Amino acid sequence: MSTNAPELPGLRSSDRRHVIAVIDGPNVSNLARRNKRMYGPQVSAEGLGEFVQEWGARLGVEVERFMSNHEGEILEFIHESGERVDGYLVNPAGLTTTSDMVPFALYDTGKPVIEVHFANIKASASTARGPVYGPRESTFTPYVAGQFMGMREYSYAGALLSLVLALDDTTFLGAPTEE
Ligand SMILES: O=C1C[C@@](O)(C(=O)O)C[C@@H](O)[C@@H]1O
Repeated sequence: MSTNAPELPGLRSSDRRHVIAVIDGPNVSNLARRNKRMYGPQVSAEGLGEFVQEWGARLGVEVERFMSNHEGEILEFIHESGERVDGYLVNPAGLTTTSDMVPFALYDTGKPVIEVHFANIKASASTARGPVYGPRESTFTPYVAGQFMGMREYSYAGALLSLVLALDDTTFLGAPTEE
């Protein structure tokens, strides 16, 4: 997958190579050992990284994946990437209900952010796609452009596709920024 050409011809309205950062928070590094119903039987942190890179290549965009178990490192990545990145996907994972700093840092970049979860974090533990520990209230949701959840790793694919199409759209997220 070394070509710059989108592998899904006809899908996009632009050939701009947007730079999309994909941030995975605490515990995603341990994905292979987490609950199989929530995360899927074969998923791993490395496999997830390859999956998002492949989708980036198919769509003709750059995917920069950043994974950390440390909130401060995630903050520093956001601070240093804000100017070169066109948009973010974030799975806050272990920071979903506790972080103020990370959603604020993402907000401060002024770039569109899509929140992503494997599980449907609003569903009860007894439902198929709900978190095993019950519904969660995300501190990220009020600050993001959109959210994809409940579709395991396909939440990332849906979020990436939708962000790229929206950035291509000059009447929407791709509108020229005012000086
Ligand atoms: O670590 C995670 C993973 C998660 O963000 C998900 O991807 O479904 C859901 C969170 O509630 C949880 O703490």
